[in-house]
Amino acid sequence: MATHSNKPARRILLTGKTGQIGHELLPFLDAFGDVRAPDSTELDLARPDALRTYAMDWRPQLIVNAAAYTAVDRAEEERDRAMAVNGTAPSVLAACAAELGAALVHYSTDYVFDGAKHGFYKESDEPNPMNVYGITKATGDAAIQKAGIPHLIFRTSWVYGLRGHNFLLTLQRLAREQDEVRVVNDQIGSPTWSRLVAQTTANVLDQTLNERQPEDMSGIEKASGIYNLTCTGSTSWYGFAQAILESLPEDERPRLKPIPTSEYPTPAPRPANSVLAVEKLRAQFGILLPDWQGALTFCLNNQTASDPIA
Ligand SMILES: NC(=O)C1=CN([C@@H]2O[C@H](COP(=O)(O)OP(=O)(O)OC[C@H]3O[C@@H](n4cnc5c(N)ncnc54)[C@H](OP(=O)(O)O)[C@@H]3O)[C@@H](O)[C@H]2O)C=CC1
Ligand SMILES: Cc1cn([C@H]2C[C@H](O)[C@@H](COP(=O)(O)OP(=O)(O)O[C@H]3O[C@@H](C)C(=O)[C@@H](O)[C@H]3O)O2)c(=O)[nH]c1=O
Ligand SMILES: [Mg+2]
Repeated sequence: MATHSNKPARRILLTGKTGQIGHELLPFLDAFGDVRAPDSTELDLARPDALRTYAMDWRPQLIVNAAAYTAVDRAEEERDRAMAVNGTAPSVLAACAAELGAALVHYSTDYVFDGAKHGFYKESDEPNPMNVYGITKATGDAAIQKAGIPHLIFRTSWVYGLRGHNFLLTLQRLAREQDEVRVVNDQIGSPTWSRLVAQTTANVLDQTLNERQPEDMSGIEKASGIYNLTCTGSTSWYGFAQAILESLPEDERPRLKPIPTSEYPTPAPRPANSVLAVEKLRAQFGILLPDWQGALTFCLNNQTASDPIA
């Protein structure tokens, strides 16, 4: 039986499909066209030539780069690899987009900031990263911004979900392994559920892409720039841990102890305050994400006994 698809004839390249955000993006992007989503074994973003060849062969009209080197502490010793994936690969993708007339969707991080600001960071605030991960991410952002291509850079923070490496799954594991968990209470940010990042990306694409003309990227061209994209409200990692542990049955909760950063030394320093202002996303696209507690509850309601354990 012949089936008819309403799918637009738009070619899309998605990187990072096994990651927290990429995994959530895949079903949404499917509605916007034909998605090719190579994993890291099929396409290593640390190899610029292979990346270029792959992109120029598929000739996407839309590139969504959800891949990144996200191991914040390991990046301190693996600077070259982190820079290849987070700094160079986005510039290669931007150059391909320029040649193809394609648009590029990319993700940035609160860790591009030094955390010294009192109050919310805006999209117009200058990055001043304090660790290698942040330096490499700021490099990628800058390369895309100066490429002169239609682009959307969604800057998010403290991303968690039910798969991959994230603070939610780490805390759930520590709760099973330890009687006491110590967590820093002097780094403030906004925990953000990966699915909301994907859903918001799709919402913005829906508002900017041309339904009838797959190659028309003028909507993204007009809207080009950085958009902060986080849940609203803020907390410390300790506050986030508290909310995570409260969702466990009482007899499965470890003791939770607030500590200063000085008592939890890590190879990479992290910003003390990285709360992002989300007014621009609301003003431009009418999108406001839920507060972080509400989003966490939604996410945990999706968790069943069959979910992978961190
Ligand atoms: N996690 C967070 O808290 C935050 C993330 N972000 C940004 O959001 C984006 C998505 O992050 P998130 O989903 O958490 O990332 P994850 O760490 O969950 O996933 C990263 C993805 O990138 C892929 N990848 C890594 N290295 C390579 C490579 N050399 N070649 C090809 N693919 C590679 C991984 O594949 P594989 O597993 O096979 O290596 C994986 O699919 C990134 O830009 C990140 O900087 C921004 C703020 C917060
Ligand atoms: C697991 C754990 C962490 N911590 C501290 C260490 C650190 O200062 C802070 C956060 O620790 P993590 O290593 O889990 O999170 P981290 O890797 O720093 O998370 C970051 O990832 C990158 C990719 C981003 O872009 C950021 O937005 C942010 O989400 O909490 C504790 O105090 N106690 C603990 O038990
Ligand atoms: Mg980490």
